[in-house]
Amino acid sequence: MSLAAWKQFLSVAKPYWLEDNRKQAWLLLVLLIALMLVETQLAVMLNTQAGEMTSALAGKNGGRFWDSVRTCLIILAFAIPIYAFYYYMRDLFANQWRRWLTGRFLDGYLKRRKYYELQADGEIDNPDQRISEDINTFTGKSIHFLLIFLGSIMQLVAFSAVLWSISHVLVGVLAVYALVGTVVALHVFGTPLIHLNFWQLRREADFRFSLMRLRENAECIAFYRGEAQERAHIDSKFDKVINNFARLIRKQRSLNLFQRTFSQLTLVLPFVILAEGVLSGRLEVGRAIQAAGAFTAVLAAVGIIVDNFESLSRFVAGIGRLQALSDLVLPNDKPAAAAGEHPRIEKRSGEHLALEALTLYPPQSDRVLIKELSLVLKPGDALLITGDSGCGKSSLLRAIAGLWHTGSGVIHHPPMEDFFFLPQQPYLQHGTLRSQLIYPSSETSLDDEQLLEILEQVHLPHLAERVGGLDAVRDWEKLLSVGEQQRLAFGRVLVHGPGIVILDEATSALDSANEASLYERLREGGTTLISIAHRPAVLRHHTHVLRLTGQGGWEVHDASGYEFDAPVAKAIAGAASVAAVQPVKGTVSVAAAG
Ligand SMILES: Nc1ncnc2c1ncn2[C@@H]1O[C@H](COP(=O)(O)OP(=O)(O)OP(=O)(O)O)[C@@H](O)[C@H]1O
Repeated sequence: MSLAAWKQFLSVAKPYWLEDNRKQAWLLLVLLIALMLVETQLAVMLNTQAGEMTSALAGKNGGRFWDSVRTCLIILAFAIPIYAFYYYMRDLFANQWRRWLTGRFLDGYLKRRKYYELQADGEIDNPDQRISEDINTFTGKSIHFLLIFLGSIMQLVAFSAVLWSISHVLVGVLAVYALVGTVVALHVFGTPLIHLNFWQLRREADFRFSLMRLRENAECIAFYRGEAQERAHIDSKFDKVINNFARLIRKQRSLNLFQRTFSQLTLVLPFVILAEGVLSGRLEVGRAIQAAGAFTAVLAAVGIIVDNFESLSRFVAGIGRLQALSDLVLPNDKPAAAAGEHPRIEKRSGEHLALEALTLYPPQSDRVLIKELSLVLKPGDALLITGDSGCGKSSLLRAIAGLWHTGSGVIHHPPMEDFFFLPQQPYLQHGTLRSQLIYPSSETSLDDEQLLEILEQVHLPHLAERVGGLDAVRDWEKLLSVGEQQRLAFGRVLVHGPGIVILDEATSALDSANEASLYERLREGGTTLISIAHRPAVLRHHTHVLRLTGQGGWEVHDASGYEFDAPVAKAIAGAASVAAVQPVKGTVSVAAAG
C-alpha cells in the first residue's frame, strides 16, 4: 500500500480504535492475537511431528512412529477447536466494527441532510453502495489482512528458527526469493490493479443503479413504452462493467501466472538445496521434510503480499472510495472546502418568518434566481408565489427549508418544527397507513378515532376500511392515485398542526372542489401559508402574491387586486400593492400590506 493509501486507511479506521474508547474492540483484538499465537505454535508442533513420523518410517522404527502419531492426535484435539473459534471471533469482530462504522456513516449521511447535498452536488457517485458494501469490505478485509500479516510475522519467527537450525543456505535463498517476488509484484501489478478495481466498483454500482431506476419508475416507463431506451441505457452501463472486468482479468491472468510460478517453485527449491545433505547421510530424511515444511511456511509468511495481491488491490480501491465519502459526510478537522465561493444565506431564529435582502443562487452557480427579496409573513398571512417555469419558485422554498444556502441576506424563522413542507410528489414510506399519516413522526398522541377523522377531513373517508385498517401495510405509492397521495399528505399537516405550511404545487393532482376545501381547512385553522400553484382558483385562499419576474426580479401584490393572467398590468395598480412593495424598515411586510 502506498503512503496515500495508508493515510486513507487510517483516517477511516482511526475513530473506532482511538476516539470512541473502544475497550471491547481492543479486548477482542488481543484475544484474537492470543488465539493466533496458540495456532502458530500448534502449527510448528504439527510440522515437527510430520518430520518425526517420516524419520520413524524411514528408520523402520515402529515405537517412535506410534509415539509421534499419538502426540499428533493430542495436538490436533486442541488445534481443531481453536481454529474454529479463531475464525468465529474474527468474523464476530468484523461484524461489530461494521455495525459501528455503518452507524457513524449513516449519522453523517442523514443527520445533516448530507444525502440531499451529495445528490444535488453530484460530487460523489453511489454513496449507497459505499455505505452498504464498501464498509463491509473495509471492516472484513481490514481484520483479515491485519491478522494474516500478524500471523505471517509469527509464522516467520517460529519457522525461521526451525529452518535456521537445519540450513542457513535455505534461509538466505528464501529471503532473496521473497524480496524479489514482492518488489516485482508491487511494481508490475500494483497501481494498474488498484486502478482497475476502483473503476470496477464504480461501474458495478452504476449498473445496479440503472436497474434500480427501472424498478422505481416502472409505471412511467411502461406508459412511455420506453423499454428500448432503458435497455440501451442499461446495456451501456453493463458494457462498461464487462469491459473494465475484461481488462481486470487480463491483468489478473498475468498476476496469477506470476503467483503460480512464485509458489510452485517452492515444491522443488528446498529439496534441491537439501538433497546433497540427505544423499551424503548428514541429514535425516525427516529433517529434510521438516525443513521443506518450514520453508513453505516461511515463504508463505514473507510472500504474503504476492499471494494476496488480488484482494489487497481490491481492498485498497475500496478504501479510496470510502475515504472520499468520509471526507464529505463525517466531521473532520479539515477546514471547510471552498466555503468562500458564494456567501451563505444566514438563518436566524425569529418570531415570524421574514426574508431580509435575500439573494439566492442555485448551488455552484452564478445565476441569480432572486435578488434582495424582503418580506415578513405574520400569522394568518397566506402568500402565493407565482412566476414562469424555472424562475426560482421552488428554489425559494428550498432556501426557506435550509436545503439551499448559496446567496446572501437573512432568513428569520420560528423553530423549524413549526414548518411543514408539502412537495408536489408526496413521499410515501413502506409501512402502515398510520405511519404514512403521522410521517415524519414515528408516534403520535392522536388515537385511532382522531386519525380516521383526519382521513375523513382530507376526503379519504373509506381508505382505512378499504385497505384493512390503520395498521394495514401496503405499497402505498402503487396503491394510491397521485391525488389520493396528495390528500394523504395533507392529512399529515392536520396531524402535526404546524404554524406555517409550505405547499409546492401540493394540490396539483386534486380536483378544484377537493383543492378548495383543503385550503379552506388550513385557512380556518389560522395557519400561515406559502404556496406555489398554477391554478387561478387558489388565489382566493391567499392574502398576498409574490411574483418572480425572472433574473432575480420580484413583485409583491395584494391578492385581492391581483389577476393571474395579467400580473404586470395590475402589479402596481392599487394603493395596497404599492404599499406592499415599499420596504418597511428594510423589509416588505406583507401583513402590513394587506
Ligand atoms: N441543483 C441545482 N443546481 C443548479 N440549478 C438548479 C438546481 N435545481 C434547479 N436548478 C435550476 O434553478 C432554476 C429554478 O428552479 P426551480 O425549481 O426553483 O424553478 P420553478 O420556478 O419552481 O419551476 P417550475 O414552476 O417549473 O417548477 C431552474 O432553472 C433550474 O434548472
